Amino acid sequence: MNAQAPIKLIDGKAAAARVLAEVSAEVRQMKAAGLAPGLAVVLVGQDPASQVYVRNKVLRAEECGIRSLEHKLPADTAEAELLQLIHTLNGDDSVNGILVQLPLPGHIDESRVLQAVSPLKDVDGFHAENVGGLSQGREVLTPCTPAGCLRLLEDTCGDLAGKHAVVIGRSNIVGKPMAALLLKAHCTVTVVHSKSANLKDLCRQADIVVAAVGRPRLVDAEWIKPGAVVIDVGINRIEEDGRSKLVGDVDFDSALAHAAAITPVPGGVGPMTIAFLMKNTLAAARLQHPAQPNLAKLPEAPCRSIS
Ligand SMILES: Nc1nc2c(c(=O)[nH]1)N[C@@H](CN(C=O)c1ccc(C(=O)N[C@@H](CCC(=O)O)C(=O)O)cc1)CN2
Repeated sequence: MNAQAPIKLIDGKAAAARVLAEVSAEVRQMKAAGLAPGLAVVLVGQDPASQVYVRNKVLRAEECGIRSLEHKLPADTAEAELLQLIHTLNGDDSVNGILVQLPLPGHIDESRVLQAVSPLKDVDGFHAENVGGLSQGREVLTPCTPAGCLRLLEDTCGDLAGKHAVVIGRSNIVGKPMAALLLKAHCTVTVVHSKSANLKDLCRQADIVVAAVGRPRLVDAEWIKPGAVVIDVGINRIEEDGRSKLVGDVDFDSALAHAAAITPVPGGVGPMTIAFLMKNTLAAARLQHPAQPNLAKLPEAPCRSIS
């Protein structure tokens, strides 16, 4: 990418459709080899956004031919009851992937719940075994949003080696695994966050900016080096001009002035999160059947190792 190239909108919906087509083809091969992959989705409570995400996950799974089992629990579910459900799903051979939708109600210890999911069925890549594995270079299940962002970057830029990537945000779901994946792709990686000094100046040095901080329109043209590629992970609902709208962490209209390519919100990273959940479900099924020769011949899982 250079500063003279026309601005390119990174179409996350189209990219996700391509990933889902890959998944559908792999599911057909898997079924022919005797394995019908299954995904269990657990939702506790009635958070409206979570209900939409869970519904979309189940729909996408069905479209790809993955069996989905939805477990909807009331908001006052005791932690012990949720842990018992996860224990049951861990032991159910027809379930290859387990996803617990976040956030959980406040009375439940999120970390304890995520640790209860078998690392081999952890399609979110949130278990400490997988988190540690990602930073150590072992083949592990990788969080869906960063995996989706990496695919968008590779599709847009090709080889990422040597590029300076700035990740804004240090969450366990996006910022930290994103940094690990960009290191694996041989980028120079800087992670900045709310306590960083000179946030804007650091960001202005980046060839690649990944914004995942949860602050509506924080990043504008002044933060972006001309020719940089911008990935906006933020999904913030705001009231503006008397109506509710979704905006990212990047001020899209302003950043367009400098960016070579940029993801919109909605329609950028979000659809890739769900597409990579489907990829991870197949990767988990393969991990659980290492001795199945027909499955071993299938295309590579999206597990990534770091060197
Ligand atoms: N267990 C998990 N919980 C949560 C995750 C996760 O990866 N695993 N990530 C987010 C929510 N999320 C998936 O669960 C998610 C967020 C947004 C989208 C999406 O497609 N967004 C659309 C806009 C949707 C809208 O209109 O509200 C877009 O950006 O185009 C998909 C998945 C937190 N919890």
